[in-house]
Amino acid sequence: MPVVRGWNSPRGVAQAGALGWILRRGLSCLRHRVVFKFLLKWRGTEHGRGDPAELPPGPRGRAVTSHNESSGPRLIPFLLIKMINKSRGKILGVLALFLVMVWYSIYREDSFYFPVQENNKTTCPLGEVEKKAAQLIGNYTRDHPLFLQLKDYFWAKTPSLYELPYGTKGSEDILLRLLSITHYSLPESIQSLKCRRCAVVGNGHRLRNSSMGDTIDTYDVVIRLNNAPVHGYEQDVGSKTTMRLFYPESAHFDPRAENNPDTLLVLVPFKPMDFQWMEAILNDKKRVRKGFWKQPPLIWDANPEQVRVLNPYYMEVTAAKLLNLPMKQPRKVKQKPTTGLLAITLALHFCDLVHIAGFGYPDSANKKQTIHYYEQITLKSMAASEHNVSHEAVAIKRMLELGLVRNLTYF
Ligand SMILES: CC(=O)N[C@H]1[C@H]([C@H](O)[C@H](O)CO)O[C@](OP(=O)(O)OC[C@H]2O[C@@H](n3ccc(N)nc3=O)[C@H](O)[C@@H]2O)(C(=O)O)C[C@@H]1O
Ligand SMILES: CO[C@@H]1[C@H](O)[C@@H](O)[C@H](O[C@H]2[C@H](O)[C@@H](NC(C)=O)[C@H](OCc3ccccc3)O[C@@H]2CO)O[C@@H]1CO
Repeated sequence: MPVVRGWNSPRGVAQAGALGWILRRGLSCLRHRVVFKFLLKWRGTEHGRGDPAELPPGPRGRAVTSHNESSGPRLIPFLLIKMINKSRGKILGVLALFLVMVWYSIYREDSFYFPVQENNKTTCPLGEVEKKAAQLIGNYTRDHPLFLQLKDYFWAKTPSLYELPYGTKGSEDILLRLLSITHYSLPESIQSLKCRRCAVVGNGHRLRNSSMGDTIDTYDVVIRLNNAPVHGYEQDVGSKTTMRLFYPESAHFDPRAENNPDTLLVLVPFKPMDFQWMEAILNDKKRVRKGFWKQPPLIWDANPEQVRVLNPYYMEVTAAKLLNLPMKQPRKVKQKPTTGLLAITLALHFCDLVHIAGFGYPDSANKKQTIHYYEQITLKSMAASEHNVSHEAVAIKRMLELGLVRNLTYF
């Protein structure tokens, strides 16, 4: 089905809303003018001369500027008119700025200022994601499997070019053990979809009190991240989870309570120890505690059939193509993509429509703003995280500008 454009489109509706707002403000200004005219008349008939500029001088020839018995009633309309006259320039300025924003939004066809309110069930822009992603991602292809498969490690094959997190070089043995108990397929219910409409839900504070839950649940594929809870937050974030991306240190969620029975639990590997942890959990072997930057869960009640291992190819694309990071970085200045940007990249490789929600960090000067919708921590907690969130914001804005992804919350 074609994508709806113009004033019937979600953006059009939002823009019409914005223009409606401007008109309402304009009318309200006009109403005020009528009221002032009335006040002027009232002054002229009952309380003296018509023009407030001709207010009688106060005692000793000064214009009356304070309330007193005789000047008070006349002074109120006078001051009001003066105030409006004074700030008329400012009001016009704000209106002009707003009109420019609306025009820019129409011109760029983006959703910076107005989040989409699309009935995503009625539109499927088939082929658009591929076309636009190819403009942003060099050598863009949908040929790479989403998840690692045993067959790629069972027989000696050309080894991966990179070590984790961008490849599997050096991790072949542990992968043989892990992949023999996990699966690699996408569920048939997603595989068979004529149109894959995906929502990537970031963990950002913007989701709090957003009432986006029902909207998020309308997507065919909902991707969530780390230990972000659903239980108790359904109204704002929905309850459907098709995939949850996580690593051992972020696996502090109850796999059964926070997910659906068929949710894919997608391990994002950063280091060989991440494979060790997953294999030990699934085979119920002795857990290894060392080698993690935070203690991962020791008990993790998940069904191995739900577990997948993300192909590090998507981490490579995110780092190299979207953030221009070198694949081999000096030990001291390590930088890596956030799981959210990785999830968007992944979606761009298998979805026909990608909408995002809950993305966007506060300004670095904003020390008090909490960053998550579910807990009270600030940007300070990310000091050692090896992410460059402003760099990522530029990448996401480029996607929004291109219309490659749409935003359900403000960015
Ligand atoms: C202390 C720390 O290491 N924090 C990292 C946490 C932490 O490890 C987990 O929450 C587990 O507890 O994980 C990260 O991310 P985190 O789990 O906070 O959030 C998931 C993704 O949502 C997007 N996000 C989040 C908050 C916000 N205000 N704006 C956003 O855009 C980001 O894209 C983010 O990736 C991570 O994995 O990327 C990145 C964070 O740096
Ligand atoms: C997507 O990255 C995940 C998360 O967002 C990051 O914050 C986290 O960064 C940790 C980083 O991976 C650790 N580096 C190594 C090599 O393990 C770093 O280690 C410092 C450290 C070491 C020992 C004890 C405490 C801290 O710690 C970073 C977090 O502060 O990586 C996540 C993916 O694993």
